Amino acid sequence: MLRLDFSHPQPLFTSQATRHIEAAAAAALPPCTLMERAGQATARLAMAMAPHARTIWLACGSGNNGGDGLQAAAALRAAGRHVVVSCLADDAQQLPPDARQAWLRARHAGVEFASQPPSLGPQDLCVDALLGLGLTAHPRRHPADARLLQWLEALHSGTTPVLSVDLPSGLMADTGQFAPGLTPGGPAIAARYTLALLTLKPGLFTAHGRDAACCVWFDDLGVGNAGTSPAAWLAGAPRPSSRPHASHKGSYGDVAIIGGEGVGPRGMGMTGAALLAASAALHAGAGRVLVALLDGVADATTVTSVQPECMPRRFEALALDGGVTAVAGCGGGIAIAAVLEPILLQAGRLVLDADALNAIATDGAMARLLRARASRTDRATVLTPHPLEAARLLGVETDAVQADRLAAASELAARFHCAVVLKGSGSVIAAKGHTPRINPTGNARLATAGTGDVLAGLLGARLAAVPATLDAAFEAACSACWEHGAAADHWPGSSALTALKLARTLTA
Ligand SMILES: NC(=O)C1=CN([C@@H]2O[C@H](COP(=O)(O)OP(=O)(O)OC[C@H]3O[C@@H](n4cnc5c(N)ncnc54)[C@H](O)[C@@H]3O)[C@@H](O)[C@H]2O)[C@@H](O)CC1
Ligand SMILES: Nc1ncnc2c1ncn2[C@@H]1O[C@H](COP(=O)(O)OP(=O)(O)O)[C@@H](O)[C@H]1O
Ligand SMILES: [K+]
Repeated sequence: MLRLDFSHPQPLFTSQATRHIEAAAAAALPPCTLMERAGQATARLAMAMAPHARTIWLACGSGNNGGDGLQAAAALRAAGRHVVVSCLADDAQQLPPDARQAWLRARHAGVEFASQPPSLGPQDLCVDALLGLGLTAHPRRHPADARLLQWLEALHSGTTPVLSVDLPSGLMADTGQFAPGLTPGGPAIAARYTLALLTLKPGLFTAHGRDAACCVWFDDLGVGNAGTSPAAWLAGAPRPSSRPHASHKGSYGDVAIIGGEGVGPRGMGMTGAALLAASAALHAGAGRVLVALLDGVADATTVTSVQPECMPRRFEALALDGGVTAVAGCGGGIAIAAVLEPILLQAGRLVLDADALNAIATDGAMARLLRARASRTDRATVLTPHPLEAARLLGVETDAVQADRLAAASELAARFHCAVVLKGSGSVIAAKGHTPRINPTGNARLATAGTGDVLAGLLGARLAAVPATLDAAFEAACSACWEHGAAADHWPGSSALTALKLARTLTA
């Protein structure tokens, strides 16, 4: 059993793949072995989480997730703990075979069964074994058992810590969305832990998964997953970069930031977005940072007063075909559309963010130019949409993107022949020929204006230092997401996280 610390990559398996792994393992083992191991692991972690618990309440469903809970109850009772089980199955006959054995075992161990949660305090522990991998969005038995909803609410809103078995009940393993009708009413109050069993599932790490699962532990139940392809990887820390002594600024590439519409055209200035990206690219180690503000009136001091190391340029003065890495769109407003064509045609390495993405979503000719870049061997492109921008590019609603973030990122990557970063909680990085990755770093302190521009600039710096290939662009995007999130994770609690400060903490 291990607690995930996000330093190493971890394979993530869908519910279907997990079922295959489970079936293959179960066929080679005596009956009930996996469930007994799951129960033992749950009991061990429960005792470590709440060593002083007077009572451990186990809410058990009527499937095998409930069976794991019942096995854990028997093991906890055998270890001398006071345990109370509430089970949605009224008798053993309502349970699948392994869970039926677990029920009998819990009964024989003298576990107390109660139809309502016992009285609990903050030092006690709840074990959530109501729903696991078998959760379906549209179950045959509908509406759900009223006790299920009641117990979910008790688990969610109480002050007692909760250990979820395999998955937080109600969360769908493949997507990190809650099943209809099972979305919690608000943020949980008490500490939460999740013990993933057999495999780690993508839904634990993206969309609502991070909030629902909180601190994730993993036990593979002694079963390997060799031979089964993961649906995604949880990204690991990038290798620390090293700069050869005999290097110079030309070794790290030029990054050109193109964006920052002025107040003039529409009364909505977004110069700051481009400056944030520029500052990020500079701090992240780009050799030189050029800034082309799409603001008819801005003069050089607009750039240099924020960051004197950056070089202001008129757009026409950028040698886009001269090996520069372009980061286009940050605060580009409608002005970016007018310069997008030469950017798409000429830039070797290219990051498209924000308004550049919106322009492509509404202009078929630009979308075609974007796709055509893939036919060149000296082109690498990364799109960095947030969910709304992704929805515009795909021509769907934002909810549809969020409903399956892995699928949405992969679809964008396939449609536009690019590497894609679908931002948000658990950013997904996708590119054709690569298993998608979910970025584990970052937190909600990043939910503030301008942090996406910082990511775009940082990514520009990473892209500028690698060959112009899709594979290198995918790895650069994974590294940039990891570093961006890690900077937020190491942020001092006493200091506000703002985008410019974030940019200035980045390092080469
Ligand atoms: N069979 C075994 O030996 C093992 C089982 N394991 C456990 O078994 C779990 C999977 O068990 P199951 O396949 O039985 O499934 P679950 O126990 O996760 O869920 C099935 C139950 O949930 C109900 N349900 C499904 N969707 C619902 C919804 N939307 N609203 C209300 N009720 C809903 C079903 O009616 C059924 O009673 C894993 O998550 C894991 O905890 C693992 O420990 C590995 C070993
Ligand atoms: N809750 C969160 N957890 C992790 N990362 C987050 C969270 N909220 C925002 N972020 C990250 O912050 C950045 C915000 O980008 P974006 O939405 O484009 O903002 P802006 O356009 O204002 O810069 C993205 O990298 C996103 O992944
Ligand atoms: K559960």
